Amino acid sequence: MSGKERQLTLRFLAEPADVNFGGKVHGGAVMKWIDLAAYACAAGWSGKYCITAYAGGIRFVKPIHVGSIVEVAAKVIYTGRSSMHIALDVRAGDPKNTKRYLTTHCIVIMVAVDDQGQTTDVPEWVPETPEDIELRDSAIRLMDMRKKIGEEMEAHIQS
Ligand SMILES: CC(=O)SCCNC(=O)CCNC(=O)[C@H](O)C(C)(C)COP(=O)(O)OP(=O)(O)OC[C@H]1O[C@@H](n2cnc3c(N)ncnc32)[C@H](O)[C@@H]1OP(=O)(O)O
Repeated sequence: MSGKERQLTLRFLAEPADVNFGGKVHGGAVMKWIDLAAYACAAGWSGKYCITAYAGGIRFVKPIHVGSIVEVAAKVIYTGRSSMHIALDVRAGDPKNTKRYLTTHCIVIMVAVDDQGQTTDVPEWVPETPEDIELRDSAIRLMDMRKKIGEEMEAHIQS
């Protein structure tokens, strides 16, 4: 059966090409990894091709050093008709031991599209544990807050 895999973790090493002049991983590289993990998670849940509609709440907590093992964990925390809200945590650490620290956290909203590029339905994710119910409720609260931010951002958009 395709789809319905709620979470996944990408694991790889931070390479020299990912690093800025200060010896730490570029924020843009971290954002690319987040987008890749969000896509893989959304495709795994929906069994469909997905596109990024929104990325927000990104917080760079700690830097990542070259040679670190990086783990990008992604999980579905809310589903709408065609959208999947994905919570992502990036952790890193020395590959010679199992200790990892949180480097980045954010929420990405992916939307499933059909072969014509039209948005299409995704399977509903129903939270069961108290922790998952809280994550779902938080995703709903964030949707309301985003509407207000969107209205405020209108002043900064020139078409
Ligand atoms: C592979 C890639 O990652 S592509 C690279 C980056 N991404 C892109 O280029 C995407 C560009 N954007 C788009 O194509 C369009 O804005 C789309 C397809 C994401 C949404 O198009 P819309 O006309 O708004 O579609 P529609 O009104 O059907 O909304 C679809 C869903 O997206 C959600 N959505 C749309 N825009 C946003 C947004 N800015 N923030 C959060 N959610 C959004 C809607 O709430 C809706 O969710 P639901 O179906 O679960 O209720």
